[in-house]
Amino acid sequence: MTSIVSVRDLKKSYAGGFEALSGVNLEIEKGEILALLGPNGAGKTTLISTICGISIPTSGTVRVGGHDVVTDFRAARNLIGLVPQEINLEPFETVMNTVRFSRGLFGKPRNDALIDQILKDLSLHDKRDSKIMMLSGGMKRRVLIAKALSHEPSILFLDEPTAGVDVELRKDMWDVVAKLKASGVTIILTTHYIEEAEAIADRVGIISKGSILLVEKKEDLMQRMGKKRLRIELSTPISELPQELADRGLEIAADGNALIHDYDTRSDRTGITALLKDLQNAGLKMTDLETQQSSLEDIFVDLVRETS
Ligand SMILES: Nc1ncnc2c1ncn2[C@@H]1O[C@H](COP(=O)(O)OP(=O)(O)OP(=O)(O)O)[C@@H](O)[C@H]1O
Repeated sequence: MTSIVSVRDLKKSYAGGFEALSGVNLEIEKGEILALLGPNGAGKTTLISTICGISIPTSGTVRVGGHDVVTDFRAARNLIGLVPQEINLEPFETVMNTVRFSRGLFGKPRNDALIDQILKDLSLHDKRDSKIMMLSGGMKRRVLIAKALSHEPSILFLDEPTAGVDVELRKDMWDVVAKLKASGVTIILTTHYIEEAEAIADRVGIISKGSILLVEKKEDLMQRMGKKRLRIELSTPISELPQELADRGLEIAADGNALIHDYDTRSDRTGITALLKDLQNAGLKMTDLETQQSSLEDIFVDLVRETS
């Protein structure tokens, strides 16, 4: 694994003593899309701001492309594009000038062909000469992305890029993110939308109360999502499993009135048909069937609840 961002024992307390990050360790791989999920106030924005060198750590270190974000701020920051949560644009400026100016701030030579291409990719090209104040909220969000990309960063941070945007724009943004990934850009995004993490992330990190609870490959989480639980209500309670059902990995519910079968919805065979046949052969009568799915949302809610 090649880490492009390395966060070690990072703590951040704000003036007044509130600890927003309490010892975060995180390695971000070059070229991956990492989604950071967490409830309001979990510390997502603080973490991003600290990695970007905007907020100074209380202790611990952050290295970006091998550069310490505090002692080697310029070199680290040059590698980073940041799309902030808040829209902070100059209303009387045109789209083109806004993006051009951002590039200039990084000391890069003017390159209008590149900016034209960025605007095209973000479906903003026809607005290049429009004043910011003439744009819709969604278009302003696209301008924020264009600004962040103007100096050709190799790491892009998107802080809740799709908060309050419509479904179509959200889909457009996902397309832009996929295209950037294909060009080798590492992308870190924060989101409240679990389906967004499911749609585009390679790995998912869950953050709560200033700590990272887990960082896992999305497929592994999806695997957990694929787990389903079948509950078979019985007409007569049982205390032990009949011989016919001994090898099926079943559990008897605490009251003896039901059998519990956990299975993977993604496998070709769930074993349910055979199980029901064996149930009949064992002379057990069922009165009801119920299935429950554990989703990424369940995992998320459980994890976050455990830490509260
Ligand atoms: N400048 C600040 N001074 C004091 N406390 C702050 C400051 N900025 C953030 N906090 C606190 O730090 C905690 C983490 O905030 P942060 O904005 O990082 O959370 P978040 O996960 O991004 O939340 P959201 O999803 O609501 O954007 C919150 O309790 C917040 O009130």
